[in-house]
Amino acid sequence: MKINGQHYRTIWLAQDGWRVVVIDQTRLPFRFETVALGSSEQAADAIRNMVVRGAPLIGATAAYGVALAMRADASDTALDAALALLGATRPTAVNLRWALARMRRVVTPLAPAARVEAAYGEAAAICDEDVALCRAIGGHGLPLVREIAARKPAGQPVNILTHCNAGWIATVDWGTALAPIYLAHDAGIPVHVWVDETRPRNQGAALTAYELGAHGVPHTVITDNAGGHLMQRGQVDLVIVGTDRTTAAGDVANKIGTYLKALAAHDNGVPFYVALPSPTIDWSIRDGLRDIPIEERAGREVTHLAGLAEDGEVRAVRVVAPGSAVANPAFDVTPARLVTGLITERGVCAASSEGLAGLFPDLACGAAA
Ligand SMILES: CSC[C@H]1O[C@H](OP(=O)(O)O)[C@H](O)[C@@H]1O
Repeated sequence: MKINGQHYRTIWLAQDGWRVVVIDQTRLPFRFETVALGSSEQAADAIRNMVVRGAPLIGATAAYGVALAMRADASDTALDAALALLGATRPTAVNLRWALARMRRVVTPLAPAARVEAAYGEAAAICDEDVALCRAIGGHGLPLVREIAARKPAGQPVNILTHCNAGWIATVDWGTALAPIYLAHDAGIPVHVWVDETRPRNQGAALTAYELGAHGVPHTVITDNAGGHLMQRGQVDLVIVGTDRTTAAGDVANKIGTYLKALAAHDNGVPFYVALPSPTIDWSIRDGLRDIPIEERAGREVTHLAGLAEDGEVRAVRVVAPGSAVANPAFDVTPARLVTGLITERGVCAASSEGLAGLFPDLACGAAA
């Protein structure tokens, strides 16, 4: 999407044709800085430290991490080491495992001399495909917004709540949850987005607000605890969130707090949709609560908050009483029964085995029974 009128993807090749440039998302929204990754180790660090984040972008970065590894050493040993290093960075987003498995399938059969070009080509293909998948998600989600707009008084915006950041910054471009919102806005449908700040990393306040603002989409940042209150008062017409892993039966892992929004939406009759590209579906599992690994991140993310100080510097300050224990589960699981529907690149379906198999018979064939 565009920043100050200039189009960007979130990941691209440097002028030298081999380093991989990413936007440092830990610096947004106050600084727009890029980082050129020159090794699989640097790619792994970028994923682990959330310089890049968002399930599809994690997968894309890992794919290029394999290409960087092959450029340094195209041996089987180096390939296995890179796959292990990158695979160990973050446990929840299944796109990471999906991208690495795809890179392994493409690279392993090749002679070392052919591996670098093939790896870079496959990583580029993963990125191009993600752009197309997310644009298609936008197209399939747009009618949902249009239908609600048609039922509202002329000029009244469709009020959409979203959690965390599932925008173009979380993908290669377009985003997942925000893609229908961008298309609705661009089509002239009045929309307004309630942006959950999304503690502790504040991806909503820092990233979703940043990208919606850059695109001119009206939005209001709210505390994570305000969403239910707004739904009770009829101020939310629709909830659209992203996901890091959705099971073959439609259980949804997403940023911590998503489950609470789904409960509030269910209690208030607010449609709750999850937007996802098919690489975010884990066909090997059905029970999300039992089988999706939930990342536990460092306690410092809870005890400290980064922001722009009065002197213009970005600093972290402690917000928790010294000596208090903290816990930091980074995701939770929303059971399929609380999900109104899944917005995918092939259409909208029920959050169920039948719904997903109906859209993806080619992928569901090996799904967990
Ligand atoms: C389109 S995937 C976005 C998904 O990823 C985020 O997690 P994180 O920022 O930790 O990578 C969040 O769960 C978003 O919904």
